[in-house]
Amino acid sequence: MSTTSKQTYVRTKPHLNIGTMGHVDHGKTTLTAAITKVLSERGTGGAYVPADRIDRAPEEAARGITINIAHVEYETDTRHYAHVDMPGHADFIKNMVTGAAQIDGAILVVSALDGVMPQTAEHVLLARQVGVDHIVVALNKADAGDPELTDLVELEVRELLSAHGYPGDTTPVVRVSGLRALAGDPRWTAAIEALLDAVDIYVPTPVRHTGAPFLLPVENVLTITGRGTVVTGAIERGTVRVGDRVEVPGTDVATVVTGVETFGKSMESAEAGDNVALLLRGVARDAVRRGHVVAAPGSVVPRRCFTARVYVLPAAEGGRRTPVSTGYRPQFYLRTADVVGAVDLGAAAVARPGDTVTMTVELGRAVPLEPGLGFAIREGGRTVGAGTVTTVLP
Ligand SMILES: Nc1nc2c(ncn2[C@@H]2O[C@H](COP(=O)(O)OP(=O)(O)OP(=O)(O)O)[C@@H](O)[C@H]2O)c(=O)[nH]1
Ligand SMILES: [Mg+2]
Repeated sequence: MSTTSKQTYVRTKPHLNIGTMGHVDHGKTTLTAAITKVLSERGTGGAYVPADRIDRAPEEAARGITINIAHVEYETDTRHYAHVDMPGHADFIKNMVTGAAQIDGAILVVSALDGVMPQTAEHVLLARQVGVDHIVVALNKADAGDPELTDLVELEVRELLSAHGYPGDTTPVVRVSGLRALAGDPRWTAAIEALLDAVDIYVPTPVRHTGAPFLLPVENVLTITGRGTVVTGAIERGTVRVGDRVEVPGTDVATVVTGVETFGKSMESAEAGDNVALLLRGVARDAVRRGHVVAAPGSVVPRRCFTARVYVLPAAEGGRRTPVSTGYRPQFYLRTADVVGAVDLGAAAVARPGDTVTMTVELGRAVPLEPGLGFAIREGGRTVGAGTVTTVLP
């Protein structure tokens, strides 16, 4: 949010959130920059964002805040995209498991020179766990790869996808060179266009819950000098417009939205799926944190206890080797919140890796809960379980 008057975002196309994933150095950021360059030159919408601004936007450095999720926007002929490029593996995991990224589809970047690497596999597994149903593959660095080796890498990626329950045989795999496309090489510019066509066609437009009461999981909070406190994130459901009353359940914040923006453009009305910044009237910077939600008044009550169905990941999927038992206290990632919780397995008392069990959880602090809410369980830096809330307890 800047202090000057600005452009307005006019919604003419469906909006989708997508993200790049893949092993370190396989070219995610270069590819992201190349996409913005090719599309800005095509003129459908969105500006070119160079790679060094994606990895670390200058305003983040200037404000001294940690924004570990970088969004860029662009438009194809049929869609408006917000594209998230996670700067590192740890940030990727955190944003994916907390649902902060809220992506509708992913571009899996695999270097044609190196093939499937450990983080390639880990990201595919995680995408499956958090419910990303559509993946398009960019076989990057195809400019430098031997075509026959690239064929082998393609087979390897298709197998990886199939092994994790994706349709590996029919997933679009496009050979690209982010680097050469950035240099304006027509062959590779065309390859970026082909990749975007694949995304347009293969990733369906999600159904948005625009009729439900407004809810925004808070991803970041920042202060704009002279204007006040701004919260950012992707709207989970409902719509919001300037003048709407909102609250932050679990705090005494009840206020009015005085500004709604997306990518620096003001919006009349934002809806489920949109990545927004909301300016909140008269709210102190430290009154709102990542993990809170901003919601329509009275629509959400934070709670500490719930029952859930939980899949305890086996070691082969990155999970534990040993069973968990009643009294286990891992971290629960619910929306953008990260909270410790105590597990009660009832009569079963233990759950082995690979089991799907019912458990009762008592969180260390209250967060908004509802049946159907998905969450991840993490311990010592890895995901050990994935679950869904079945009942919220009083
Ligand atoms: N030959 C070739 N090199 C590339 C291509 N794309 C990226 N590179 C190089 O690969 C290196 C890594 O590129 P990045 O875009 O930073 O990779 P990344 O996946 O974002 O890396 P992390 O964010 O650190 O995980 C850089 O030196 C790039 O110049 C490509 O299409 N062809
Ligand atoms: Mg990068």
